[in-house]
Amino acid sequence: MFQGHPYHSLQVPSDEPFKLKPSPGKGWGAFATRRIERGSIIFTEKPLFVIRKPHTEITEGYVWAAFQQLSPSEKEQFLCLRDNGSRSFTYMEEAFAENSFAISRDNSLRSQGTSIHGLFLLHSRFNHSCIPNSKIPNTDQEIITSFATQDIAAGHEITFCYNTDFECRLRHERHQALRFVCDCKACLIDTQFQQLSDMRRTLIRGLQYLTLGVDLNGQKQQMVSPIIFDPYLKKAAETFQIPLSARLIYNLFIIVLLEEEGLPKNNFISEALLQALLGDSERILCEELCSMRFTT
Ligand SMILES: C[S@@+](CC[C@H](N)C(=O)[O-])C[C@H]1O[C@@H](n2cnc3c(N)ncnc32)[C@H](O)[C@@H]1O
Repeated sequence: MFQGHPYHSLQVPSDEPFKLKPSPGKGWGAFATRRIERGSIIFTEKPLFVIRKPHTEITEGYVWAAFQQLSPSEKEQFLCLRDNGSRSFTYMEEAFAENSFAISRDNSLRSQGTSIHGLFLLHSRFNHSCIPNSKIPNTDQEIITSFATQDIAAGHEITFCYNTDFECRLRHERHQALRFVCDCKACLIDTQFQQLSDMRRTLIRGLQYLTLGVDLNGQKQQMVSPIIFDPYLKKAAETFQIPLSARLIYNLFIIVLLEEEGLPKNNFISEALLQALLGDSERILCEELCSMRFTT
C-alpha cells in the first residue's frame, strides 16, 4: 500500500538517526533508527524556501512566487507533500501552512515582533505528541534543529509538541487548537493517566498564575470561572504580594508536576532545587504528596 508513496522521494541523509514511515492513524512519521540520548541533537535542517511575511499575510500568491524559484527536483519534493500522508493539498498555501515553521525574525518585521516562515520538508514529517520526546526550539537563524528531551529507543516514533502552552491546557483545549484528535498517552480518553493529566495541567496553570500574576495570554483573569478561586490569593498574585519563598515552592511543584506528566524540564535541576531549598522532612512530604495524588 505504501510502496509507491510520494514520500519515498523525500531523502533523509543516511547518517541521520531516523527514517520516515507510516505511523498508524497519523499518516507518516519519523522513527528513530538508533538510540537517541536525551539532550542530544537529532537533526538540523535548512528550509526549502522562506517567505518573509507574518503568518497572517501569507497568501497563495506568495507561495506560488517562492515555488517558481525552486529547481525541478525541489518543486517535486514540495508537490509530494501530503495532508496526513494521503490526500494531496488543494492549495499551495495549505501545504505551506502545514509544513512550515516560524524561524528567525526578519529585521523589517522585528519591530512588529513577527517571525518569517520557512518550509521544512523533513521536520514537518514529525508528528505531534502532548508528551513529546523531542523539541524544536525557536531559533535566530534560518535553520531549525531538533533535540531529544527524553531517551528515544531505536524504532520509537520521534514527536514534538506543536504548541507552546500545552503543558497548561486540558485535552479538549489541545484538540481544539490542533484541529485533530491526538492519541498520545495524555489524550487517551477514560484512562487514569488522562484524568490525572488534566488535573496536573490545571494545577500547573494555577501555580503559574500564582507565580507570574497573569494567565497564559499574559492577561489577568476575569472573575468568571477564574483559575484561582480565592479572590484574596488571586489579588495577591496579580499585585506580586506573594512572598518569594512561596513562589519558589510553587515553581518546585510545577517542576515535579511536569516530571510526573512526562514533561521533564531537567531532572537534575529539580532534584538539586528540592535538596537545596527544602529540609528533609519537607522534601519527603512534597514527594509523598506528589506520589499520593499523581501516581497512576
Ligand atoms: C505536519 S503533518 C505531520 C506529518 C504527517 N503525519 C504526514 O504524514 O505528512 C501534521 C499532520 O499529521 C497528523 N498528526 C500529527 N500528529 C498527530 C497525532 N498525535 N495524532 C493524530 N494525527 C496527528 C495530523 O493530521 C496533522 O494535521
